[in-house]
Amino acid sequence: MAGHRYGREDCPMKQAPRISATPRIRELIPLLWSRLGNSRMLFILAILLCLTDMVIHLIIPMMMEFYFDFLETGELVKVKYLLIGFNVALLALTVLGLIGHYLKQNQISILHRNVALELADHAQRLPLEKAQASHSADLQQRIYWDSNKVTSLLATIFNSMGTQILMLFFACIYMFTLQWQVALGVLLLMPLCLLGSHLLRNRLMNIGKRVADQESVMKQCQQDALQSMDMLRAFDVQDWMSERFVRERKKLNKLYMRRMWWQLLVQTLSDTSALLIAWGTILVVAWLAVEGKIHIGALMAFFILIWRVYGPLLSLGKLWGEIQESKGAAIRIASIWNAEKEPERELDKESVMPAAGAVQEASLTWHNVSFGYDEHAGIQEAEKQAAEEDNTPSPPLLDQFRLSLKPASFMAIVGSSGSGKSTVAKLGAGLLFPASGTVEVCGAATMESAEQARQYVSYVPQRPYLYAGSIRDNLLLAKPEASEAELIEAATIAEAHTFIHELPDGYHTVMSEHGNSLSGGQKQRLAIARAVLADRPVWIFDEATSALDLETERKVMEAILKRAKERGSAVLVIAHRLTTVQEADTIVAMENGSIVETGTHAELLHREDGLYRSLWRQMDGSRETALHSA
Ligand SMILES: Nc1ncnc2c1ncn2[C@@H]1O[C@H](COP(=O)(O)OP(=O)(O)OP(=O)(O)O)[C@@H](O)[C@H]1O
Repeated sequence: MAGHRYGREDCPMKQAPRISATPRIRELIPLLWSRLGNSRMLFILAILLCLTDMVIHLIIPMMMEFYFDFLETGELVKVKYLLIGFNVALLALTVLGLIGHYLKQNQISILHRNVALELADHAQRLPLEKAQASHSADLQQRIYWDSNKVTSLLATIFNSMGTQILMLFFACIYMFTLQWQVALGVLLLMPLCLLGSHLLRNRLMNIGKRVADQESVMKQCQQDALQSMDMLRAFDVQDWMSERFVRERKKLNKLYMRRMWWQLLVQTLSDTSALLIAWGTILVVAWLAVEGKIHIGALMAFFILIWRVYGPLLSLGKLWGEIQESKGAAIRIASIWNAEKEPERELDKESVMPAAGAVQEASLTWHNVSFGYDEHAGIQEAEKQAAEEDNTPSPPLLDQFRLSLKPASFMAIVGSSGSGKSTVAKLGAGLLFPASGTVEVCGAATMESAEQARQYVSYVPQRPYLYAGSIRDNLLLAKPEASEAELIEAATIAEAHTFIHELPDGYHTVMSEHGNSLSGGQKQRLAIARAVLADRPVWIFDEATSALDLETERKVMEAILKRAKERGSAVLVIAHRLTTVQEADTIVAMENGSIVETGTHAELLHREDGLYRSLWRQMDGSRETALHSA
């Protein structure tokens, strides 16, 4: 986890893993069982009803034994009753079996929903840098598809394998009643059928994991291609993307083929052993019948029973192999399940006071904060790193960083690209967490409860996200109970009201995915309006007006500062365009993760060889050049 590589040992984000990194069946079953919740009894009922399949298969040899014995002794009335009883029982068992399969499928769907929801929730609570370093398509694959494979284990083990094992058990008992020596022979040879899949279990698990990994890569390709259509066309590189797709697909096909070979090998081993046992038994009982050691009914029952043994033996070999493959998917979901979550504490909603006016000290402080990004933060990367046991710590970006945003003040952070400004802002917004030191928002430490600290901050990032839906819904996200007047006021402060009003459906205009139907500046203004509506005591704007023209930016900043002053809010602005921040009470200039200068615009401009002065000159110079060339 980022930052924690060189940080505190007692970090509240650390938590015991829920399952081992390579989960065993005996860990997975209780875990899945507990996720069935109230459906457990119904699941048991479903499994019991599904056993009717087995009962049907077992009563056939019984019926045959009686049928031939009655025929031999000429008891035709008994034959008639036997046939009627058998057909009625068959019909009833079939209906019960259908109900059982329906119920079982239903409970497995509920289980999958529960597990996928839990994983999705866990993924949402991953520390930001971990979540952002993981490809969303990969997370989706783990949350939805891999969890599906894992949850189906419960049905495979309890229903499919359980039925086959019981069928074997009863068939063997029945055989024992007919001829115990033959039955014992069959029983002793049975493990041979599982030997192949047992010996190859690690290979099957690894290939299952590699197939799931590569399927995830394919989905990532698909998603990248769909989300970057404009870039692909602009650079005329659709072929490059297609080639990438074909390349990855070929790798996937190779893995599918490899998996098929291992499956075939396992299948062939269990088929051959089962066949040898079946034919061996048939030959032995036929010889016993010729010798007169068993009667005709027993012979017929044996002939049918042996296929009741052969079928389950075949299935068990195959199912055991499938289970090993599902364990590969379990490794992938364990990576999410076991990942550290960001700090959280139950919020006492009554005591939280997010509104700016209600907070005494709208302040933000970074106390001796150290922080560094982890190169292996992503779920996939972390998996690879764990496999390679590479624990080289990443160097910290911020070291003993100290800064304080005073109540009701306006502070700006400037500096060259990559100097750490956004990182400082994200730490302040409770989105990233220090490895050592603390960040306090209005007195609440982010490490102790991120959710609580975030209640005090309105954060507008460089690239705001707009959800599919209406403009109104997107704004109300920040304050669902806001009145129409509040909504319009916030949009007016952000200089968004006029353009929203001019749209055909005004505030009800439905945006396309990611708000692609709007300009960059319009999206930024909506994000600012959302933050204004949230009305929190601390406002952080990270390059939030970079896409606006100078005049609009000036108006927005003026309105925001006026509003902040009225509400006593503290404002932190990060900007490359220095005109945005020249009115700030304090300007902080950063370089390589450290503060190199602090002062007002006038003070910093007077510093010879100062960073701010040099940045201002660069900006002014380019403006002058532009004016001259115009
Ligand atoms: N999620 C991340 N994972 C790994 N490294 C990151 C991540 N985000 C930022 N960095 C690295 O941290 C350093 C500081 O990044 P940051 O975004 O804080 O800089 P910045 O000053 O805001 O830059 P800019 O002005 O270009 O937005 C950069 O070297 C960047 O590559």
